[in-house]
Amino acid sequence: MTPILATQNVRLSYGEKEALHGIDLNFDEHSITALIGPSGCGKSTYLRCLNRMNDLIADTTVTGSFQFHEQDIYAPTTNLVELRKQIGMVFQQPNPFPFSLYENVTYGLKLAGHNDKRFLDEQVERALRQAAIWEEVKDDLHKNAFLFSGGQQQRICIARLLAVQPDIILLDEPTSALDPISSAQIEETLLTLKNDYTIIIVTHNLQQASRVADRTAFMLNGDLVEVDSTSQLFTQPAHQQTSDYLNGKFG
Ligand SMILES: Nc1ncnc2c1ncn2[C@@H]1O[C@H](COP(=O)(O)OP(=O)(O)OP(=O)(O)O)[C@@H](O)[C@H]1O
Repeated sequence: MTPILATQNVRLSYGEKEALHGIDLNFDEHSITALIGPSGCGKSTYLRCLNRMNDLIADTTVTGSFQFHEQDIYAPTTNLVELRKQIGMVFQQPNPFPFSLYENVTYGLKLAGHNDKRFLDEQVERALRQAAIWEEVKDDLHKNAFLFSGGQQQRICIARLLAVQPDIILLDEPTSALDPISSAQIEETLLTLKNDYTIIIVTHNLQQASRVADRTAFMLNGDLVEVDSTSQLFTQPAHQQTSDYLNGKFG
């Protein structure tokens, strides 16, 4: 299978300091890949490279190859708004806009010029259903998004991404600020979403990686140590460092 996203020899420096030392990772369509590793190993940095969020951080240098379908993500002609629509990101802290739920979910569609109320209503329902939150919020579409629980806000943020039909969803520790029930709901949502989307998730929670991910990549000190099917990596890792990390010897 041709990967939807292929990265080779990814290096990133913050000023003089190289934080990623040449990462090769490919992602198959409609799969979930977890990035794991101790704090500071470069998981979030790598994730942010994939939709050029690191462009927003001053004095960063990125090199390597990033092929998304046939597109070079770092080509000078890349339209960043379009790229981040196709490769959307969900952050650790839910970050809804300070408007109603409906305005949040329709935000990207309106920016793209869609104003037909019936179309917008349909897309809101589709996105909220896909984010597994429709039944909970369908009577509160015009309530301010801040007034929902943290777990609901996170699923509203996922719905906001889904409204513009991305290909890839990047999630940076999406449940670490949430209670166990909300976290479980997000995990269930991700498992449903992988039928239609490609998902890459950074997580500190090894059980979460083992529950949701088809493949898991273990990173250490800016290097990719290994990537394999989640079951293989968790039961028979190829490297001692991976085994030590999984067994809690460091991290
Ligand atoms: N904006 C920044 N400026 C300078 N250095 C940074 C910046 N962001 C991250 N770093 C450094 O890059 C390295 C990788 O950080 P990164 O946040 O990607 O790791 P991580 O594995 O995601 O960590 P965590 O699990 O704690 O979120 C670390 O040494 C970190 O201090």
